[in-house]
Amino acid sequence: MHPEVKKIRSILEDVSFTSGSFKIKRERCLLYYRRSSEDSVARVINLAHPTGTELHSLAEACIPAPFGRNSEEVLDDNYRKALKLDTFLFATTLDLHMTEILDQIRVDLVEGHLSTENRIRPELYKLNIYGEGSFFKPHKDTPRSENMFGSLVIVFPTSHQGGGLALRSHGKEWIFDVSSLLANSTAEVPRIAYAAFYSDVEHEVLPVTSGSRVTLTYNLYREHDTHTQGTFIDTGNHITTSELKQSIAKLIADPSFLPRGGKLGFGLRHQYPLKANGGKFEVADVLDLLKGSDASLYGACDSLSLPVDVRISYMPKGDEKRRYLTDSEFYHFTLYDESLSLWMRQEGVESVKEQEDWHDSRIHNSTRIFWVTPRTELSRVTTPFAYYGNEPDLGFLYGDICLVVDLIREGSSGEESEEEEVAESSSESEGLY
Ligand SMILES: O=C(O)CCC(=O)C(=O)O
Ligand SMILES: [Fe+2]
Repeated sequence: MHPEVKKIRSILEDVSFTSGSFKIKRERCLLYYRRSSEDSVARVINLAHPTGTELHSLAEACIPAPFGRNSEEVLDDNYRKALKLDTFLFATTLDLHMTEILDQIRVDLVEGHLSTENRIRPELYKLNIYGEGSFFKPHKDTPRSENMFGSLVIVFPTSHQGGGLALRSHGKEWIFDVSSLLANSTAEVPRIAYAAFYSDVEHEVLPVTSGSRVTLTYNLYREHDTHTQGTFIDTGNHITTSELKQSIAKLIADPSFLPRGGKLGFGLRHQYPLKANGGKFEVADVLDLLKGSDASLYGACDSLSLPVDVRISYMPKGDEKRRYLTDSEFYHFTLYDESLSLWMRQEGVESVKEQEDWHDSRIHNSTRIFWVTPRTELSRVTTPFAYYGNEPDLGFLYGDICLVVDLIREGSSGEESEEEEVAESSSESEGLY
């Protein structure tokens, strides 16, 4: 593998969550709550150092917490055993905007180069109590709109054991071990812990073995700032962007890399809640939603003035050997011909030359693509198309959103010799997928 490709891949092995703990003033841990909307008197509890009786009466105001299964709210204590209080029943003196949490999230999770055009809006979602024996089995949080990018959990220092939060993404696992992070919290100098993660990260609350784990959860939205001018702020991720920029620049400056030119493909590493299955969307809108390493990658290409296209790489069902790169205009389509390939050719859809494609005389418009980072199914879209074979049927195309950069080499005719194709395409580990 080309050393710069190796480097780019390792830079993009990114973290999908951020966590920490910090000291907080006691008066910022107050919670006012009532038992029902008819209640006209609120109680108060200080979550920095509550007594058992106070916690018990807070728990009495709560009800069992459901979870989402498909589009339904379900109560099932084999899957989630916890209590909840809805936001209309409580108020907290904790003001997130006065803590370092949102800044940390901006640095770690939001953007490669953070422009002030984007703001994070935390929306308080629930108060939860995980008492002894409580847990929440692995799940992903439901994105509530296209600009929701993640979730935030705040854990108060109420004494408890167990209740770690396990986060899993890209085959790795992290444990956010709250009870040890909060071990040195005292009534005089309380601490709170937090973890924020992307919506596509699977997570699980491990069983609480004693005590009560009290949390506030927030949905995190990215909002457009219409007030300030877009200047760039330096963040930790900026380092990633500049390292990537250097590696990509070296890669394309190396004449032995794709000597006849072609396309550089970058698979995305995060999910984006596009209205993909049925709704209309412009694929290019993804650019406004990019997060973490995907944003760094785009930022690096953009700062090298490389034209970046957002494309969908399709692998037609039952036609696995062939792949097509399409742009956003292609999204709504109906297929009236018996042959998908023929239709694609007529529409001028670009086919990517991979594996056996070059033997297929039906495909005229082929291009070689080098996957610098492999395609992933994380940003998969499913497109139905009307298919007329022996009988009318509905077919599906499965496509993965990716970023594509044209690499034009001087003196390249655009035609590759067959030998070269065979050599390149037989080496999957080299990045040609
Ligand atoms: O309490 C936690 O650490 C996570 C809770 C959670 O996953 C949820 O409320 O969806
Ligand atoms: Fe969750």
